[in-house]
Amino acid sequence: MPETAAQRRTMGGETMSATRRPLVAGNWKMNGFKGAIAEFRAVVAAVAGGGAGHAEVLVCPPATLLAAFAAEPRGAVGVGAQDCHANPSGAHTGDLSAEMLKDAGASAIIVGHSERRADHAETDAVVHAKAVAVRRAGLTAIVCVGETRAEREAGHTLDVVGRQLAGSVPDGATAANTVVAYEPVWAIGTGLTPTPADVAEVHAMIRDRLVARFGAEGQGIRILYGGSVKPDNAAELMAVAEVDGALVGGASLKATDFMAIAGVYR
Ligand SMILES: O=C[C@H](O)COP(=O)(O)O
Repeated sequence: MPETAAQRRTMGGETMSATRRPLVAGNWKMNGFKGAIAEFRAVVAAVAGGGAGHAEVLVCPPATLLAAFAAEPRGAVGVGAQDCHANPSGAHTGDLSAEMLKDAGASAIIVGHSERRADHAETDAVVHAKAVAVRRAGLTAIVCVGETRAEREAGHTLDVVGRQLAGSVPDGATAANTVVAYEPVWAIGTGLTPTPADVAEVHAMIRDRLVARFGAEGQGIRILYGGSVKPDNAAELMAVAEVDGALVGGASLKATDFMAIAGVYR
């Protein structure tokens, strides 16, 4: 029987997490005009100055800003997209393919964010198809999963997240082509966060499922926490076992706040 994440931790799991480079990703959602490039430049400057320590930093602006951000001198700071269509091209008015986003400069694409699942009725099958498209384009898919408040209160968190994980992450996932983001829906934009113990329980389950399905690659896939990550709670949340970084919404819009979060890894 494969060992559990909890067992691995007691067997020296620190060395395993040390092999995964933390990722701090900012999801700007539907926010930002051209002038917001000043915030992006401030992030780039802070990262160049060592402000993110050993963490990788990614900014996912709205698609309207993606190419401009990508064209900036930006050192090691990555630029990502927030969604894509599953097809490479075609008659899909208003949509953008993973290939087009790559052409604009994206290195990663968020898929299955709960706001997409809710606003656009995206199912696990749709998210799965988008993750396949991201891989087809040679980019990294940041696959989001997370339970609603009602699902948590009913005690269904692990079932719901496990089902989303199984349905949304395609076969062949590797540490290079996949990142998982656990984002409890009730924690997004609310200022509420799960307890570290609750985060640990979900991340351990995700790790176990990834290892069971993908073996050594499953050990390398990063699992981010997202949902009201702020400068004042980042250290506690990022210290939880199997938390390999953060997917930051509101606090990513201000470079000082975003870098205060990334600064946990200095
Ligand atoms: O993608 C980011 C998450 O939805 C978190 O958003 P938030 O940090 O504003 O709660």
